[in-house]
Amino acid sequence: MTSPLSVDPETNQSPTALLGFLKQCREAARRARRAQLVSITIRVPALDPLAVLATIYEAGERHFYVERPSEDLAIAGAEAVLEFNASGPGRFAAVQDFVDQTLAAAIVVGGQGLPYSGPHFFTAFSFFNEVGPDEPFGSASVFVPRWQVATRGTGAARSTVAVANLVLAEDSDVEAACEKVWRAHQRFKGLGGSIGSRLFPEHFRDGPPTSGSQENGRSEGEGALYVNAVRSAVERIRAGEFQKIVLARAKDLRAAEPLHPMEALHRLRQRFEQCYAFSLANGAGQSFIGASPERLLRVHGGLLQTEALAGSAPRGKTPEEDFTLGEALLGSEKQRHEQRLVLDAIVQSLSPLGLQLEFAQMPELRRLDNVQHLHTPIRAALPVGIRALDVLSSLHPTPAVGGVPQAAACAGIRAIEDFPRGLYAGALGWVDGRGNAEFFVGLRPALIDGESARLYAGAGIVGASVPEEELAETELKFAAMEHALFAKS
Ligand SMILES: C=C(O[C@H]1C=CC=C(C(=O)O)[C@@H]1O)C(=O)O
Repeated sequence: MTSPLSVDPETNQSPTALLGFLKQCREAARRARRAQLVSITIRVPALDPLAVLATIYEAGERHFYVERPSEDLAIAGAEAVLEFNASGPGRFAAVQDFVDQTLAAAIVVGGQGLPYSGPHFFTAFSFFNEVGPDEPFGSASVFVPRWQVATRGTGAARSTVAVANLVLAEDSDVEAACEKVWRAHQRFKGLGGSIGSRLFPEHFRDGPPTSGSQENGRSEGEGALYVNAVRSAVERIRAGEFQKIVLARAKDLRAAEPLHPMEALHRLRQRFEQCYAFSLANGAGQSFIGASPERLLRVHGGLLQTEALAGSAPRGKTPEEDFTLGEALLGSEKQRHEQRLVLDAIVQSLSPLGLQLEFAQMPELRRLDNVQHLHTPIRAALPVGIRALDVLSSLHPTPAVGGVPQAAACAGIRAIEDFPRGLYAGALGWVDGRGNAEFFVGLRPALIDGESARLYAGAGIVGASVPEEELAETELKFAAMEHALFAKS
């Protein structure tokens, strides 16, 4: 899919060169008798992708953003030039087909060897294979953005790339397309000295109150209902219906004025450096944002990384208390069982793909600002012919968000939870044109719609679970997003 054309946007930066290149692309579309995705990457001065997104943010515009500060990576893109939706059990394969077909008719230039160059397919899979007709996000959606900006690394090793994508058909007006792309690239290059490169103003750091929050009706007595649900799940586990089930809660909040997801994301990325701060906007006014601790998979250069993350404890207020809580988590039979079920299920689901998984027998602690988890990193070389979406399709949903056995637990979730999960505990991320991919689990999120926010939090339930402790765990998880949205101390 790399361009056979000679234009290098790094060295050939003039409107005339660009126009000549786009004319060649249109010729290619005529020869192939099908539209071509044209993707042009250039290196630009340092930018902050979230600041770029915030600069141009409009609630009704489609976008995707993900950032993991501890790994110095961030990517954002907006407006769809191509999109595709699928549903049902074949949704992963259908998305892969869409990616393959798009890349078979793609002309990709610039940014050779740079991280995040070329088109990225921003993708989201809901928790269940199907979603209801009125839900804001489908069960599988993928889009190629009109523009994309990404950074990797820090200091002198930091690189920022901007990508412009467009679709050229046999009869496209290349002059108009050229003007648009040229303007967009000039804008990104010029953003270096202005808002796009600047970190957010300091006053967001500690967050003055933006507006009050108020719980909507459905939350009334909802905590008590959750305790009952956990109690009955424990009974069903003891009766042998399943071994583990992850039960979630939804909490509806309302602000006095429209919520600003970008500010909340800025707070989340500052507080949860090890998490994936993320936002997916559907282009119809709703966005799904959060700071997720859980990587579902990363594929880079043929190497797969995934992890088993489960079991939770609060952080201590003093070093001694924190240490004691961490040791108790590592030593707890109940928590170890909860996490081991996740590890075993990952091993079981990936073995048929021929992967030789490498992992330690003992879990580690993953310490976040508000909670700590048990965590086992897993690595494997991907066999030839196995791609990221094949792995994703085998992995999702892991028992960190579903349960064991998967089918019985998922049926239990449908029967017990009284709200649609949508993208909560789903898989969000991207694949690129070189087979690289990164997906995280849609955890600790909020669905934002104007003044309204629906927060989601869940906990893994096993036979030894104590319902009141699971309730406390979900409260702790909710509090982080509530603070990010409403800046309550
Ligand atoms: C299902 C959630 O977290 C999962 C990930 C880590 C720890 C978990 C736990 O301890 O229950 C959950 O399995 C959630 O935050 O909604």
